Amino acid sequence: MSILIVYDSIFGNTGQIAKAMAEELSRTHQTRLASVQEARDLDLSDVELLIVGSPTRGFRPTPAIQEFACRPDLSGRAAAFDTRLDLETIEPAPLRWVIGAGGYAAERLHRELSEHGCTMVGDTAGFVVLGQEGPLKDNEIERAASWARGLVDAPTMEGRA
Ligand SMILES: Cc1cc2nc3c(=O)[nH]c(=O)nc-3n(C[C@H](O)[C@H](O)[C@H](O)COP(=O)(O)O)c2cc1C
Repeated sequence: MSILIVYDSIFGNTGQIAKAMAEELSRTHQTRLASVQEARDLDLSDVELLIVGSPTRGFRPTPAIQEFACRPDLSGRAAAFDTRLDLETIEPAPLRWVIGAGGYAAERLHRELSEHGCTMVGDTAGFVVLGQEGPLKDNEIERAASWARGLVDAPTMEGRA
């Protein structure tokens, strides 16, 4: 299977997650990793599984990733992930409610990719950072590798009961 992982990252955490996924998947599949800037010029026609990730900023993906998710040449299987703050640690509590209720980048990305020609596989994933600039919470790298591995054989969302 030909896999492409495209990510944006301001402070490097989403990049670390994307790299961990690429390392895991490249053991068994032809896998490319590209920043959203690098992905602009890539031909996507041979991509069989597209994984797209963004930091959550203001409840949504970065503008560059949102632009990528609207490319007219998207098709095939795809999945979305994000990085986000640890809800449990946000103070005061009303702010925690606002951030939780506002939603996350992966959900929006999932919708955009689906509306622009992709067949979505698996569930979205959110990986937690301990502060705005990171670091990643313990075990998020391992969880990312495991989530990515699960996408390879995951049913499409349409095929689920
Ligand atoms: C301007 C700004 C807005 C943010 N908005 C949210 C948000 O709405 N929800 C959330 O969970 N985290 C939010 N965060 C935290 C980011 O998700 C965090 O900085 C990001 O996951 C780090 O990823 P990166 O290192 O790849 O840039 C925000 C951070 C910044 C700087």
